[in-house]
Amino acid sequence: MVTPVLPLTMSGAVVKRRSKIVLGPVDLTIGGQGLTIVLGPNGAGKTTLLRALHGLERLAQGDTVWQVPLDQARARQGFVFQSPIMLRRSVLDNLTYPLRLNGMAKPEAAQMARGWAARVGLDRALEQPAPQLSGGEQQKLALARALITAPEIVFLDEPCASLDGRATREIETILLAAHASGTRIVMATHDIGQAKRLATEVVFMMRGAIVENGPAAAFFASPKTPQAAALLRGDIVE
Ligand SMILES: Nc1ncnc2c1ncn2[C@@H]1O[C@H](COP(=O)(O)OP(=O)(O)OP(=O)(O)O)[C@@H](O)[C@H]1O
Repeated sequence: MVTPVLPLTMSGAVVKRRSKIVLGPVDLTIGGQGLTIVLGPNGAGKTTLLRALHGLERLAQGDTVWQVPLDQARARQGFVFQSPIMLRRSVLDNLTYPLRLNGMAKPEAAQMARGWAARVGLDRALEQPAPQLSGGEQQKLALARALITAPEIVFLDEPCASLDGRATREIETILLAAHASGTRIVMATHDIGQAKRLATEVVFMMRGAIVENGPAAAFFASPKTPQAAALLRGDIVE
């Protein structure tokens, strides 16, 4: 049996920018199951935390430990950025690219890409250049491309930030299906409604630190910090 990549354990992690600490020290364990929503005001460090967990940040202190060697852990996780990043090629090519990188034969990759395009409602846009898609379509493509390799964990940085209700609902449906099929999800959002719809766990951040971390039901029912309580009331939290 293949060893799972999770749990992921981050210990004493610090990220600095121009010698200023923007994250940490953070201790966080991402267990094998669940959908974690990262909440917090602008500049709290949500993006930096996701990037650090995914291995995109150089840590000034501390470390992140996966259950498998780092190169394997890298290959078995995905990341969806707030602004989708696409190849300047067709929708089909964007979807087959990660599969081809993993060594899948072209016809098999194309078949899988068609299946995923249908799941995200892009089956009629397969030959269209990806940069011509609308924002919502690009984000759905980015999500499909991150999920097509069946990663064990996916990090998402406010994937619905500039999308309307319909596109947001479509993305949430895809995420819930991925979660139901066993993909671990860690996602930053500003949208409390979205957090309530999706989260099984919540990480609440302020000024580069995790100030609350635990089951979503307990966080929403009785937040421990006044800042989290204010956020849930709809007040402005700075
Ligand atoms: N390239 C950079 N150079 C200097 N400081 C940065 C840089 N990127 C981020 N920061 C700082 O790091 C801190 C954390 O930023 P981060 O983007 O992680 O927050 P966030 O919670 O994701 O915010 P938002 O909700 O606005 O996306 C902020 O104080 C920000 O100003």
